[in-house]
Amino acid sequence: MSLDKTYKLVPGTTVFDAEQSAKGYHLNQFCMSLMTAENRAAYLADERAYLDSWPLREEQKQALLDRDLNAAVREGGNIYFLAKWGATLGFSFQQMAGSMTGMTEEEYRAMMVGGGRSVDGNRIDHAVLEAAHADPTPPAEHAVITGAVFTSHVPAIGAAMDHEKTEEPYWRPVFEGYAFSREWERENVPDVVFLVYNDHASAFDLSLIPTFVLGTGAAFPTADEGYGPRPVPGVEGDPDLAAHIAHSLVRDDFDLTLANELTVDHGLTVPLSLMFGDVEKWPCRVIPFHVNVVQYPVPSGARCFELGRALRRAIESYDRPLKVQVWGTGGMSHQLQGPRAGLINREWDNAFLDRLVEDPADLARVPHLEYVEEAGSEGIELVMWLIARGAMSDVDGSGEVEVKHRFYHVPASNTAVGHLILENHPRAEEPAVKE
Ligand SMILES: O=C(O)c1ccc(O)c(O)c1
Repeated sequence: MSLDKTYKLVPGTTVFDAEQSAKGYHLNQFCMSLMTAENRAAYLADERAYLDSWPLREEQKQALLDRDLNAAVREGGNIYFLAKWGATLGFSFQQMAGSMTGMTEEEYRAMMVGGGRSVDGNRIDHAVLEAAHADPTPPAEHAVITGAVFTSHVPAIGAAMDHEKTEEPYWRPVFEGYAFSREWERENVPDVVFLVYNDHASAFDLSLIPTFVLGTGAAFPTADEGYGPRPVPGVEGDPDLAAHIAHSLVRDDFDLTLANELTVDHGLTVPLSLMFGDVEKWPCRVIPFHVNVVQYPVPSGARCFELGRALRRAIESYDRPLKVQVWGTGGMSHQLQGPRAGLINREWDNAFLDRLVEDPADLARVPHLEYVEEAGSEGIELVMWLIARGAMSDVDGSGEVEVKHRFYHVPASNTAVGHLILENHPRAEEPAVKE
């Protein structure tokens, strides 16, 4: 067992983590369906038929038909979701909890009235815990970050590709700036891209404004942004690596929102099109990572940079030999609103690129106000580049980065296009470890 999952040693207890959540996804969603009177009536009319209409494993259906909550929990059920099922059948929380203990309802109730179950005799076997700490076997192999890609994600670039305008004089210089990048990607195909972007009021409206969202699902359909979904391949996720990253980042105090279902807009699909071209299928899995830069307060550059550092520890502690690229997207200078719309600041943008390469820790100290004043209201997207930069091994002195490509062009629609590829060359074979 990995040392950070020692909660598995607590006897008689199943901690509901990402692993359990993935196992019980449909079971728990089935439970949620019982939150309407109509669905409860349908369930009670024919339990088997209702269960058969859900993509559940037979073990999950049988657990419910047998009223075996231990089996349901083992199968990934979470008690707060199962409570909806219990309420449908008329069970209280006390009846449900008691049913898992091997006691009769009366015995369990009496135990609770008598002060509840004692923790004595119900603790972890500390000899096993100490043995786990004494021998923290490092994984024989681990994922590596091979590089970082930084690029603007202007929707008009996607439209130019989708409508075959890339050879037009307006667009040709933009796409020429990515010719090297496509070749580089062909020679350095990653297994997974961890793609930092912002959703633009597509998946998230004002009913939910999470700061950081990690896509933990298996697939991410293309969003319809008002002109129909872009005709690009769907995005395949990596739920297992994403769950590992979630676990590691939350343990490093980055309180994420996890999305098992998420549509992805131009912020994510345009960088994929730019880097991989017009393809039938993206050549790798993609883990989307959304950062709120739409409604203030938005995270600082410093917070994004620290998140990138934690992301490297997360990726490099994953025990599979995957090649992972981290992409930071959005920017460069642009302002899409108000009398100052059309603002472009070549000097500031190019200084940003210089500092991103040479001294990212110093660049991370730049306050929001400077981004907005110098790079325009939407130029704030550039804080996301600091996540990808923070994930490079030179940041903590354990490796070096090599600039493979740099490109800058004005304009693409209202925006300055900036692009950088950094290869990551960690010195040691050892993965980054927690400080
Ligand atoms: O320049 C533009 O047209 C434009 C529009 C929307 C965006 O999200 C963006 O980054 C640029």
